[in-house]
Amino acid sequence: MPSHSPLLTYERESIMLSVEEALKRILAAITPLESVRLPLQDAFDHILAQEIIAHDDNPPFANSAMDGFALQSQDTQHTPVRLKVIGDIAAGHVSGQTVTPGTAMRIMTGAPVPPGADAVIQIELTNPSDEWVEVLQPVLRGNNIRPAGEDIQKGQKLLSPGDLIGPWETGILATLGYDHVEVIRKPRVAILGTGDEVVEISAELQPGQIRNSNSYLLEAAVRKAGGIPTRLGIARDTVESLREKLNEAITYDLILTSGGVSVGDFDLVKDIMQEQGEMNFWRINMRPGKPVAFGHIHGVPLLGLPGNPVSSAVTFELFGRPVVRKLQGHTRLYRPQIEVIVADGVQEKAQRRHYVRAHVSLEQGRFVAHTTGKQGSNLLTSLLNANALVIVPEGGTQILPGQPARALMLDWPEVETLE
Ligand SMILES: Nc1nc2c(c(=O)[nH]1)N[C@H]1C(S)=C(S)[C@@H](COP(=O)(O)OP(=O)(O)OC[C@H]3O[C@@H](n4cnc5c(N)ncnc54)[C@H](O)[C@@H]3O)O[C@H]1N2
Ligand code: MOO
Repeated sequence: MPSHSPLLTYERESIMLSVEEALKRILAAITPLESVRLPLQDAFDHILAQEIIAHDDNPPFANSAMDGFALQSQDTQHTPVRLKVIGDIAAGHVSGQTVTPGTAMRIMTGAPVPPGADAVIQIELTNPSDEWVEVLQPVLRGNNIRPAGEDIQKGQKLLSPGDLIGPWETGILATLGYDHVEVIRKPRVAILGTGDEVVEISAELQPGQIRNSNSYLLEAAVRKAGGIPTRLGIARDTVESLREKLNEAITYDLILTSGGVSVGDFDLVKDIMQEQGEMNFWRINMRPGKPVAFGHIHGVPLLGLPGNPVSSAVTFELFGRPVVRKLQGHTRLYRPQIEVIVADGVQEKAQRRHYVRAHVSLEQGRFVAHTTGKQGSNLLTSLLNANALVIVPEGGTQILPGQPARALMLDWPEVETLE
C-alpha cells in the first residue's frame, strides 16, 4: 500500500486550463514527423512531403476519343463522301501509315492519331465496309482528337508538400509515373491501460475487476485518426510496473495512457512524468475529462487520459486526435463546430464546460441534436450513436429544449481553426 502522502502542490493548486489553452499548449509541443519514401500504393492517406512535377505530357501523344475513322477534315466538306480505308490502328499500336486525301484509317479509342489525319469521326456517323467508309456528315478539324498535353503539360506543378494523398491524387501520381513518393510518416502510438482493477478483455472477471475497454477503444480511435496503434497491455498501480511499461513506450512517437491521472493514492502517471521528463499541465475545465495530463517522458509526448471510459474517449477526440493528425503533417486538425437546436435540452449543474454526447441530423433544414441519454463519464452507452458533442458553456448553463447550442461534429471533415 502506498503511504497516504499529502497532495503535491500542483495537485492542490487547482489550475484548470480552458480546453482552448490546453489544446494550444499541447499542439505547440508537437511537430510533424519526418518524411519517408513509400511505394505509391502505400502512400494513400499520407501527407505529401515533396513537389510533384510532370516529367511528361498527359496524354503523352494525340489520340482518338472515339472508335471510328481517322481522316482529313477537308475531305468531308461535301457529304456523304466515300473514303478508302487503308488500315487499322488499335490502342497501344502506332501505325506507320499516313492518311492522305481521300483515305481514312479505322481507329480505336485511345489509339495514336496517325500522321496526316486531323480529325476522327465516330463509327455511328458512317457506313463502313471492309475497304471503304462512307462519311455521312462533315467533320471539323480536331474533332475527337485529344491532343498531347491536353490534361497535363511537361514541367507543370501538380501537387505540393502538405497535400493529402487521396484516390484522385494517387491517380495523378500514377499517370505521371511516380511509383514512389516522399510522404510524412504515420505516428506509432503506444497505448497503455493502468490500474490493478483492469484486466485483459478475455479474462474471467474476478470481484472488483473490469475489462480493459479503454485500450481497445483508443486503439480504434488512433487508427481512425490515421495513427498506427500498439496496445502495450496494462500497468499495475505501482511505480515499478508503470516505469517498466513506459520504458517500452518511449520507443514510440506518442504515448497514450488511460487512468491513474486523478488524485487517488494510486494515480501515478503524473508522478512518473515528473520523474522521467516534465509535465506541462494536468487539469482542464471540462466534463467529462477534467484530469488530463500532458507532458513528455524521455522526449516522447505523453497524453495521460482519464480512466473513466467516456472521459478517455472524449478527451482523445478533443486532444489526442489533433496530436495524431499534426504528427502526420495535417494542417486541418479540428472537428468543425456548428450551431444546432438541442431537441431535448441539457441541464448542467457542474461549473465545468460539458461536452454532451448527441446525435445531430438535418431535420427540415436545421441541424437538430438529440442527446444520447444519461451522460455519466462511466456510461459507455452514452457514446453509442453519438456523432456530435453538444457544448454546454462553463458556469452551470442550462439549455432548454428547442434552444440553440454549439456542437462539435465528430463525423465531419476537419477544419484549420478551432472555433
Ligand atoms: N478526489 C477526486 N477524485 C476524482 C476526481 C477528483 O478531481 N478528485 N476526478 C474524477 C474524475 S472527473 C475522473 S475522470 C476520474 C479519473 O481518474 P483517473 O484517470 O485517475 O482514473 P482511475 O481512477 O484509474 O479510473 C477511473 C475509472 O475508470 C475505470 N478505468 C480505468 N482504466 C480503465 C480501462 N483501461 N478500461 C476501462 N475502464 C477503466 C476505473 O476502473 C475507474 O472506474 O477520477 C475521478 N476521481
Ligand atoms: O472528468 Mo471526469 O471525466 O468528469 O468523470
